[in-house]
Amino acid sequence: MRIGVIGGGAWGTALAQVAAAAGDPVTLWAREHDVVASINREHENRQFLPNIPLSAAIRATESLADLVACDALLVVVPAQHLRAVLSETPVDTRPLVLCAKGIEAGTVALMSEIAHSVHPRAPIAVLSGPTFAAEVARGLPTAVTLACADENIGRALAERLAQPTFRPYASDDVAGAEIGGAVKNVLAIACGVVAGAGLGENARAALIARGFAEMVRYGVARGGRAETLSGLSGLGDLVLTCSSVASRNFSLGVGLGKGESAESLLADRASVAEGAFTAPVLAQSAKALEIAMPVVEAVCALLSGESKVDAVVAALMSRPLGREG
Ligand SMILES: NC(=O)c1ccc[n+]([C@@H]2O[C@H](COP(=O)([O-])OP(=O)(O)OC[C@H]3O[C@@H](n4cnc5c(N)ncnc54)[C@H](O)[C@@H]3O)[C@@H](O)[C@H]2O)c1
Ligand SMILES: O=P(O)(O)OC[C@H](O)CO
Repeated sequence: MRIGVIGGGAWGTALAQVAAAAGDPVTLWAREHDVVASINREHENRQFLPNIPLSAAIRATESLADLVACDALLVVVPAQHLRAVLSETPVDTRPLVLCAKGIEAGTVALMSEIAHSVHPRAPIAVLSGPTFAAEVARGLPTAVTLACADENIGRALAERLAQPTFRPYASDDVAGAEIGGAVKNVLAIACGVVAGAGLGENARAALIARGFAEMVRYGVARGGRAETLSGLSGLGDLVLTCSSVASRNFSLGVGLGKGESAESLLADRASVAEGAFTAPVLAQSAKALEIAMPVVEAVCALLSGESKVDAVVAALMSRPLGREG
């Protein structure tokens, strides 16, 4: 199975490295000329994944038409650009493995819903889990959820992508797998705020647990299963990004917690902190579904500048006492 990767950011490049680990040729589409040149000439993605030697089996291209020779496509462009890029990609009946973590603004569509609306004949899979790109590209071990409604296609993809340091677990819960990744980005911002404002380790642990409750409520309401959200693509990724400054979302939260504005923190950023875009969309969707997501709402208030950290913490702590579960 020849793999093509759409998106030459850190994660697309790391996934190309996984797919090329056994020396199999991989085609990687990137929109930046300099990224394509640096991968092809130096075997390095200087802009998005610097100082990590890449397999010579990865060939980068600026032309989406070059992906026609591939049997399956890993789609790794940021969530808000997925629809536009997929609309320009020749796909037909080839499997699309969606790897972005977000919800589309305006439509509140999940990544699988966008892919299905643009390419209705393509089988859809979701790859998600605790995966800092640099660690994966360096060959450090991790495990991911690989969800696909078609068991045979899911198994073939898992067998093609599995490596001694990269272990996919199969699932048929596409919605559950993608919602975990989208929601954890917003919760990682919240945990970064706790760290930046010096609110303590107890607060962070409490936030992870209550944030996870929000993730499960929302995920189940959109057709996912609680067991998927308790797995690698939900709880696994939540624990990772809520506890490390290597997470762009957590780092954004640290800045907010120190009193910096989201506008200044996000200005001129080349890398993407998906949670900043997902938060207002998620809050809007949760409201429409009548699901309480107070932690997500708090992140929205901080991102928009509507509230300060002290006020947000006071509001969260003074909510009416409730039952757990
Ligand atoms: N970096 C990671 O460790 C990691 C791990 C798992 C999942 N992800 C997810 O993968 C997705 C891609 O993130 P990344 O880390 O590879 O990106 P990145 O932050 O490394 O790079 C930004 C990417 O956005 C692309 N981009 C910017 N403007 C664009 C536009 N108008 N149209 C299309 N593309 C545009 C750039 O070309 C580049 O590929 C995100 O949804 C992210 O949450 C990232
Ligand atoms: O750096 P972040 O916060 O975008 O997290 C990257 C990955 O999603 C971790 O699994």
